[in-house]
Amino acid sequence: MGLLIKNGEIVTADSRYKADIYVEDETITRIGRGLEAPPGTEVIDATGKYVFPGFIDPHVHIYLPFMATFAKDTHETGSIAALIGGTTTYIEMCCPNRNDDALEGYQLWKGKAEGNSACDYTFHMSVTKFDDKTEGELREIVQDGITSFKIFLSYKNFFGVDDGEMYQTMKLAKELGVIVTAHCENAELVGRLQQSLLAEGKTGPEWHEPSRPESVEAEGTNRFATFLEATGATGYVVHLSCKPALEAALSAKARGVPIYIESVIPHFLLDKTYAERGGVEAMKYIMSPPLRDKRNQKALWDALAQGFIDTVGTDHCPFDTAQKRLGEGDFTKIPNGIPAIEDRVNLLYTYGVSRGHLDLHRFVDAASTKAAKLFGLFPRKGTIAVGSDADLVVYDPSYRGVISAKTQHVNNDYNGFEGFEIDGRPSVVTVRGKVQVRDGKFVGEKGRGKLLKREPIYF
Ligand SMILES: NC(=O)NCCC(=O)O
Ligand SMILES: [Zn+2]
Ligand SMILES: [Zn+2]
Repeated sequence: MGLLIKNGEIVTADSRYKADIYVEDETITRIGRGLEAPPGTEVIDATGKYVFPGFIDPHVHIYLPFMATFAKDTHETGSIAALIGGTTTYIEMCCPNRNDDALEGYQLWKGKAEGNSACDYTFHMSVTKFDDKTEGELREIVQDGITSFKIFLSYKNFFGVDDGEMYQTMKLAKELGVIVTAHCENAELVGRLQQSLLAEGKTGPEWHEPSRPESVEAEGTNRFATFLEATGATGYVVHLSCKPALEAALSAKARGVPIYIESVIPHFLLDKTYAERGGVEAMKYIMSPPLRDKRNQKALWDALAQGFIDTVGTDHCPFDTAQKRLGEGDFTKIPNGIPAIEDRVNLLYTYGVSRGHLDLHRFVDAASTKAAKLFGLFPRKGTIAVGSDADLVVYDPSYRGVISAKTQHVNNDYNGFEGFEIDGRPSVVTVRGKVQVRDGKFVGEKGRGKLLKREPIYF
């Protein structure tokens, strides 16, 4: 049975017009005015609504063993939350521990997601060590359609790589047409600063930010860019949080280094005072890089509006309040991360487009199209065109609501954006032609999501 979305205003990264969209099976087959459909076609009236391409979250954690515990979502809960918020594809960080085998790790993550995700997905493959065996396994993983790597310059004892391993990872990535994504903080400095703060009796969550100052992130970003320059690899800085790191990335870009920038929704809307509230209320807001001084938010919004920040992700990483309490009396033990997969699109639309910081097309680009282009999914994903997957978000800009943990679908007992107003939400969300969400409710097929195999890109 076909699907016809009528009378909506189609908005992509570079176009805006009123037209109907006809979908056969999983694919958009016609776009035009006054389309007729055969009997039996499911018709959705999108009058007064936008129709966006399905949104892509380029940075999430679903299965994540980390800091003596596990992130709370399953692929079922995380993907349903994603879909309710308009995200139809997510890219999960596959993060085996430094001591674990890359291929076993990949198979473990793949097995966890398979048959359980309600939306489509792929992985960034973390390279947590580099030796001959790992290199062979990485080649196999790339053959399987995973064409982006992830490296951590921080988290020394979990996932972190040293400079030699970063260099080798980039050389391999360059050869294979793989983009290298990176968490950029100087691990040595973070470790030293943490130890000296603890030695001074500074143990509360408010000391997390001072243990990872802006300069430490700027150094990591600059070093990452310098290694890209030396190896010729293409890179993508994840969750960039502050002006000095932005300047480091943009100055590399200005001298021709192929480097792209992601920032995540918490850093646009929350500042470090949230992590200074004391006790578990503060622990909820511990993530890395940390929430920053408010003045950085303007720098991020400006850079996003101008296209210097390429994408907006979430770094979705739900730990509940009991898990956050693992760091009582020692801020270095608070599991890092905050959930946002459900709220990213509505928050970016509300505080970007609706409240005047962001053009509608840049919004679509940053929340969908650019990630599709950078990670080998375009034009299958990230746009509305004949031949593209029918991942569509019929978006109601007249909806008004308030975010609350009481109504969320993410598997967590708090929401870091509790009380934030929302000026719009998806009223219908489809994944490859199937309606998965209607008016904030999941109405679809739980295991519909597919692993997206990607081709290498030689940038
Ligand atoms: N960001 C964060 O605090 N937690 C998740 C792991 C990471 O992406 O760094
Ligand atoms: Zn990170
Ligand atoms: Zn992350």
